[in-house]
Amino acid sequence: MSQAAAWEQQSAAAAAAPVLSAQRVEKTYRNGTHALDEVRLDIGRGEFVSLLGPSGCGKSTLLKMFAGLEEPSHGHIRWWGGNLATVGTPERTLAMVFQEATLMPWATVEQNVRLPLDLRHVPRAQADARVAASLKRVGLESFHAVLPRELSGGMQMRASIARALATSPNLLLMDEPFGALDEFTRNKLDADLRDIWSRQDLTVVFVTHSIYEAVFLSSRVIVMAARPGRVIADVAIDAPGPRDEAFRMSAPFMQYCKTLSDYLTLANQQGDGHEAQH
Ligand SMILES: Nc1ncnc2c1ncn2[C@@H]1O[C@H](COP(=O)(O)OP(=O)(O)OP(=O)(O)O)[C@@H](O)[C@H]1O
Repeated sequence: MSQAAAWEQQSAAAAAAPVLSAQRVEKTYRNGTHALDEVRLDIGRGEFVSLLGPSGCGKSTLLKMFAGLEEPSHGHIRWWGGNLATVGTPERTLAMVFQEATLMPWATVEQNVRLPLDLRHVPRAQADARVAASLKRVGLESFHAVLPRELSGGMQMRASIARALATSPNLLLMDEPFGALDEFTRNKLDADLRDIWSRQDLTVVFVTHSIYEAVFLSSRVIVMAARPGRVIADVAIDAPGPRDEAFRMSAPFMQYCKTLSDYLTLANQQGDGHEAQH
């Protein structure tokens, strides 16, 4: 086989591979906490997957592994079919958004959003265009020159999302980004995030405690139980219409919430059971 044919075969295989794959992943922290047990999960291109579960079930641990910030004790994580070293090319870029906006307090919104591009030495004109487009996408274009402390919590989180989007990620990992916001702001940001996701080639993994948020946003919800953390349900949210206020009031929405609520009850019972054995 020629070199070109081999490359073609390799890239076709990568395109077919899941964006993320957790293969029998276990995590035991140094203090002995068994945070995850045999997690198997494939996430395909373009999915919006939420990780839902009680406190301590390992959602953040799994997300950190997906970001390459933690290593499994056993098992493997695969990104587009490869290891972490293969991440970072233009087609395989990941970005993470944390619960705190983590903005530099002394820098303007624009400077904050520009930071990851400066770190990657993106040429000035290209960076200007990307920063402007990202700020526009989150509705902060007229706030580019202000400092983070002049923004509300919701707007700070928008800036944090703009900073992630500026890197043109193919995979966006979000750890309960709207958990600290009031319900109205959270609903608005959820709707905007869903809109951003639907307009581009983006795979999202989103950690949340909220059943309502998970159903509103996701194409698929993974329910986890604690002690040790594991997947107990994988629920497709098959609601093809627009995700808007009417959807929040609809019968299918309520039905999905009920289904997830039942699984969460099970997750809590199983977690308590495990804890009782210790
Ligand atoms: N660095 C660490 N060292 C030791 N134990 C840890 C560490 N990070 C997390 N843990 C423990 O691992 C378990 C899973 O934690 P993790 O934060 O992943 O859960 P979570 O589902 O995201 O929780 P929450 O919803 O409360 O954020 C918990 O028991 C937690 O105390």
